[in-house]
Amino acid sequence: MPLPPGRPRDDVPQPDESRHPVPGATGEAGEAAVSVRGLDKHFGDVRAVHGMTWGAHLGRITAVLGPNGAGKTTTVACLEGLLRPDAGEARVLGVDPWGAGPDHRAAVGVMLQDGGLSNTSTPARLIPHLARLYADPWPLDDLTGRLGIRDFEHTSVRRLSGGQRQRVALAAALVGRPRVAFLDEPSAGLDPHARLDVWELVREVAAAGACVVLTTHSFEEAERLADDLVVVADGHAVATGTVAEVADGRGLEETYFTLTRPGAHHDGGHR
Ligand SMILES: Nc1ncnc2c1ncn2[C@@H]1O[C@H](COP(=O)(O)OP(=O)(O)OP(=O)(O)O)[C@@H](O)[C@H]1O
Repeated sequence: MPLPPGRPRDDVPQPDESRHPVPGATGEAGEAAVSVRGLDKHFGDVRAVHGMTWGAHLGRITAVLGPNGAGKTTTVACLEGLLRPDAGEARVLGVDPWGAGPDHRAAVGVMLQDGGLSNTSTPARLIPHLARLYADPWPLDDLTGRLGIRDFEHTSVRRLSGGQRQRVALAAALVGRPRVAFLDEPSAGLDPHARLDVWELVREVAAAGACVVLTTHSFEEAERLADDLVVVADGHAVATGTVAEVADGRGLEETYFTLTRPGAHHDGGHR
């Protein structure tokens, strides 16, 4: 069953949707549904993010790739409003996510790496509870059926396998049919069937007009799922564009290793 068409929300600023399809995440911050520009974030002496600039668009899937510790999660946390940048700008649907109000948050779906789910709850209690927070949630039977959650819906989150927990976390992120979805490694640890189910769902969410931003370490996921890529190293974007633009005729894997190898010279910006 296809994703029920998203209802335009008049409670949050609507960016220009006439940009679909767009040539890629070009970092044209003013035109993107999600953007960071010159973002800096330190944790004590650790410079996690430095001069991060890229954009992502409605109706498209943008994959953020980069080595461990490159600054992906920190950047996305700034976009989710969970961290306050030290400098630079983060914008989601035209709004600064830090301190944004409930209307904005209702339009943004978040899937965190550790799930962020209540351990004592069960999927059968948790997902309907979350659905009640939204005016126009995804029909629950469809969502839980598509993600195979019904098979374990009465098991407490604590006892779920890693892959089962991932699926519940994804359902929690998507149940409000967000305009923007941030998915942190959505298919990590999933078996091949579950991964295909997740990819199909994520494609439908974008096809219905949402902006999907996901982090991944999988070249296969980036190439098969994403429209646009952001390659991050040492706290900033070292390449942005469509998958074909970033791969640049050499294959994504080779380009990635060239761009992100330790000690590679990064000039702090875009292709
Ligand atoms: N709360 C924190 N306190 C201290 N350092 C942090 C904190 N969060 C992140 N860092 C550091 O910031 C840097 C960037 O981390 P981040 O989690 O953004 O990387 P990442 O690209 O998401 O990595 P991974 O692929 O491993 O998830 C790392 O050096 C990390 O140790």
